[in-house]
Amino acid sequence: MLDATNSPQRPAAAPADHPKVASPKVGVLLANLGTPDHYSYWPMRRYLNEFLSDKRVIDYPKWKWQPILQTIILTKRPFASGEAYKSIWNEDLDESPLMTITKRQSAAIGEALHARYGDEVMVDFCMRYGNPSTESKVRAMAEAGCRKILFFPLYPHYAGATSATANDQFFRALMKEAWQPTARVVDPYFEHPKYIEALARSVERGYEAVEDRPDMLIVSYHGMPKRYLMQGDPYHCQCQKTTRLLRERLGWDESEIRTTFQSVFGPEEWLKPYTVEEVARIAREEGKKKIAVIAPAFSADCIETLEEINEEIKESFEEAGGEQFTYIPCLNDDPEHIEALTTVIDENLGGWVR
Ligand SMILES: C=CC1=C(C)c2cc3[nH]c(cc4nc(cc5[nH]c(cc1n2)c(C)c5CCC(=O)O)C(CCC(=O)O)=C4C)c(C)c3C=C
Ligand SMILES: [Fe+2]
Ligand SMILES: [Fe+2]
Repeated sequence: MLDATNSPQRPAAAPADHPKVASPKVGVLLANLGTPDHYSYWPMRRYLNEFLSDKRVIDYPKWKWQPILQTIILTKRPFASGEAYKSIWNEDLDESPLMTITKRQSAAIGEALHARYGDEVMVDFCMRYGNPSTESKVRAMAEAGCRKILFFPLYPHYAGATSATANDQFFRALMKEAWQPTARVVDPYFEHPKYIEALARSVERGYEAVEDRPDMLIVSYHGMPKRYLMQGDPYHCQCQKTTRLLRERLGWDESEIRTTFQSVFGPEEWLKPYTVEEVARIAREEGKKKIAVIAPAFSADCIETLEEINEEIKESFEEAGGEQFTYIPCLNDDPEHIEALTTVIDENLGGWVR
């Protein structure tokens, strides 16, 4: 057997009939949700089918859910969602913003870690649904010699529908490896001081850029069925904590900031208050005509922020009499965000790198 460890007795060359063994590295595999390859019907349908067939996302029994999904939802939603994606599509690169931003984050984190560890660490990204698949990237890392992989779902808050299903897919990919790399998974980072600091700085920048100070900051998180919270999913509580830490860091009164949940899907009750209703109520009943909105559950701008918040939710606010709507972008590849994510990675690499 060829010695692929750091042993000083490594043989000079492998015998001719021995498989090639790369020198050992540590892989850092970033993971985001995934996004359609295009906004036209079939790519949209393929993406939504994979996503909405995931039991971690929609937990109804298969016999009950699949007929509804295949006949009703997947005949209509690919058109409606396709239109929404079209309105935000990165036409230059022919990809969705989530893809463009994730690539930039991966490149920036790769550069930062290369400066610290050289070729010992390799950084790449994958998606839970669609391309590039988790399996293809685990394979590529193993082939490049990654004997250890740190898997990092790019969600600050744990949710079964996001972090857990990304991890499931990672473990499924590892099941297929002949020589399985040692694996670690990064913890949620919703309360990490550097993440909170990066969020606070983005709010301060957002407030400095507008002429009139907003009356309130709406902190809008992606929602989930309330039932998932009752079944023990900690997502709701972690979101509430992020808002509290952000408010404390900003030194604001509770009246200046409010937590809401967006993107309701289907007839069930989701986490409340719903952003789209709350912004209208605030304008109408509380007389707050100037608001800013931030979406800390998303590490990158995507359909849910660029289209839902900055188009639908903005419209709801303005129709209710709102006058100034400021969307504060996600942290994306902001240097403070890259620094926060790199710190989280470093903390999780303990003992794996020199
Ligand atoms: C139907 C159930 C859904 C749950 C539960 C859910 C949770 C959840 N999602 C995110 C992050 C993202 N979701 C995105 C898109 C998206 N989400 C759902 C449904 C649920 N999400 C759908 C159907 C879609 C697709 C768009 C649409 O048709 O409306 C995205 C954006 C992807 C992109 O390409 O831009 C992200 C990111 C979180 C954090 C979360 C946590 C509870
Ligand atoms: Fe979602
Ligand atoms: Fe809670």
